[in-house]
Amino acid sequence: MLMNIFPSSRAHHLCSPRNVFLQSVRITNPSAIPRQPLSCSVDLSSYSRICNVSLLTTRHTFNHSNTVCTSRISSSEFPPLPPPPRNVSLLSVLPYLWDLASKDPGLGWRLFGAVFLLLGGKVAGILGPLFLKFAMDKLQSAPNDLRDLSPKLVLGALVFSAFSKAIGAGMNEMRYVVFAPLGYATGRRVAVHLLDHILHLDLTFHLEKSSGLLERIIVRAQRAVVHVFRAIVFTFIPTAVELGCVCTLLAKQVNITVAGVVLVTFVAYILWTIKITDAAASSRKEAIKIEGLATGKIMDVLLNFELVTQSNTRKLEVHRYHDLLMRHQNVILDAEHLSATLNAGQAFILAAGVASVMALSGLSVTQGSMTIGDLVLANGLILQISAPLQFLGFLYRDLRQSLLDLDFLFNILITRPSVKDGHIELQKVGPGMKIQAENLHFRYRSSRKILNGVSLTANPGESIAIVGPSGCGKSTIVKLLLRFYYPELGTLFLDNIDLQLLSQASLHGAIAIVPQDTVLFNDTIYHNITYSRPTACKTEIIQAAKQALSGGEKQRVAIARAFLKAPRLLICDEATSALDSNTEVEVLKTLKDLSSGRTCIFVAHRLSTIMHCDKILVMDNGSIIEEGTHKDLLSRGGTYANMWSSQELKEKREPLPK
Ligand SMILES: Nc1ncnc2c1ncn2[C@@H]1O[C@H](COP(=O)(O)OP(=O)(O)OP(=O)(O)O)[C@@H](O)[C@H]1O
Repeated sequence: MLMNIFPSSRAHHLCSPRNVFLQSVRITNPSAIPRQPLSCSVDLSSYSRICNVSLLTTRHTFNHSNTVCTSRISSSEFPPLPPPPRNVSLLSVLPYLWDLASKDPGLGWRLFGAVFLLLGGKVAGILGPLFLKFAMDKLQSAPNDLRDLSPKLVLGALVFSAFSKAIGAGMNEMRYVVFAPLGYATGRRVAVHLLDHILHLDLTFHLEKSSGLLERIIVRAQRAVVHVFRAIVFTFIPTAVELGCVCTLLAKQVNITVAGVVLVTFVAYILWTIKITDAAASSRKEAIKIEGLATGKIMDVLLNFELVTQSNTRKLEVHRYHDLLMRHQNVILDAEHLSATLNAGQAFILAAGVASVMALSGLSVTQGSMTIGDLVLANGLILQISAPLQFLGFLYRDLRQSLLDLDFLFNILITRPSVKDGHIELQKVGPGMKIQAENLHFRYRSSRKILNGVSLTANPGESIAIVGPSGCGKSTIVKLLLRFYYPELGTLFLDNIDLQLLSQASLHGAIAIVPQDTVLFNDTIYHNITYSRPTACKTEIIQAAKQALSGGEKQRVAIARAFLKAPRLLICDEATSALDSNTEVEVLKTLKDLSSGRTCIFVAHRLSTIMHCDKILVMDNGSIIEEGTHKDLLSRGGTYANMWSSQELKEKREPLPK
């Protein structure tokens, strides 16, 4: 059964028994699911995205340094990556990749096997024309001196020459087979370490980088490793060596002019390829950019179908999409023209080279300074070496992109989280947590102070509420508590331990959050609930769901997650502010059950939802200006009392749960 659990009114149709629907109800309304955090967010990091109202726009600067990647999953299964090189020049990247692949446990030998097969294939390729020359020379000289002719030798040479291409091709294919598992394993290792590293970076990093960008970096880094091997280790270097061998052979066996012509031909071929490929690169880059815009346009229009229909902008949207496709067509055609120019030019250069070599050789044969065998050798070698060059343009383009992808990879691998992990384990289970904040000062950017000397205490099992106008710093206190940032000044203590000394895993394991907008994965409700404790058994999950899922809003999933986690500290950040009054009353009842025996922090605008808290802190402009119970604060007649009376007037408040 597939059901859409949003909006809330539809949620009541979720039928019992709950354990049936839990596992089958899939989140099917993509617009209801926040787009950014889907890929790899976890409970707290998802929360962090939700709480953030503005994004940092400053660019993160990376410092290259020779530090080893601090991935935490390093083990015999995932051996650590070598230290990233200082830059992405070929001289730096090659030793890195060699180190990476050759040290792969169990598969490193494949690199040496592949190189051996590659060399074997090249040698077989060069030997073919040499044997043919030998046979030709023997045959040419036979009529003059029949006693010299050995049929077995000539036949053997001809047969080997015929098979040498096949032997070379066979070794080449074997090389792919031998290298492929290592290539994939190395790419996988890089991707796994990279994802793990990214997941351990701090919130500031994640706010600066879009999830889409990070996803592309991971996927492309995985491919780049294989591509660089394919381009450099298996094509460029062997071809350069082969070209050197061929020219030397021609200079020695045939004559130096022919060798020179071959060299000039291939240098011209390579220069032409690089020049035109570079020229086409900007068109292809532009095409990829427009492709992204066109895809984004389709997604936007489909996801916002209702708005598009209501606004009667269907025609406009279709025209906008068409304009993008038109732009795409124009730039892609430019790239195609350049590609055709490249291919035609390559064929012309090669043909001119072969023709020159043949003409020179033919002339030399007629003049008696070269044998027919020499001519056959020159022809065979030029054809032998031109084969890998056919892919040069494609591989060069690939290589450029791969080096760029590796640059992104290295820059991320050397990025260190600005918030350091502590070593003391916070008790995960047990009674409510004690929280003390002393004189907290904080700013996101240097210009504006967000917290200005905040001090608060919540004793184990107490519920405190933080209220105040938008932007006064309520959620920022929560973010400091979760260690997403360091305070500029002041200290936070949990269970009398300085927060900076606590391990983040234990800290996050002891806290559950019910935010205003719960992040849901595109999966069943059952799996969405297990997210707070993936090791929970089915009975526990169903029990948590029963405790939480009577209404059906997204908050219910967050509450079920919290029940399952059984946290020592519960944080409700505007948990009910988006709900209608009836549902709010229902959700508040469940939250009351959930908060029993735990320390709770409620961040809220609607005072009616927090009036029963043990302590209410009223904030303004980064400071706590009033503190007390609801009754105390009303009797004081200050800011809280004013807020209360204006909300009472505005909302015509409904009765609250006792
Ligand atoms: N990551 C960030 N980078 C820069 N500024 C930020 C960031 N997150 C929040 N701010 C700013 O800090 C100020 C306090 O934000 P905070 O979220 O703590 O306010 P709040 O009191 O919880 O507001 P609201 O009730 O609207 O959620 C706001 O002006 C906000 O724009």
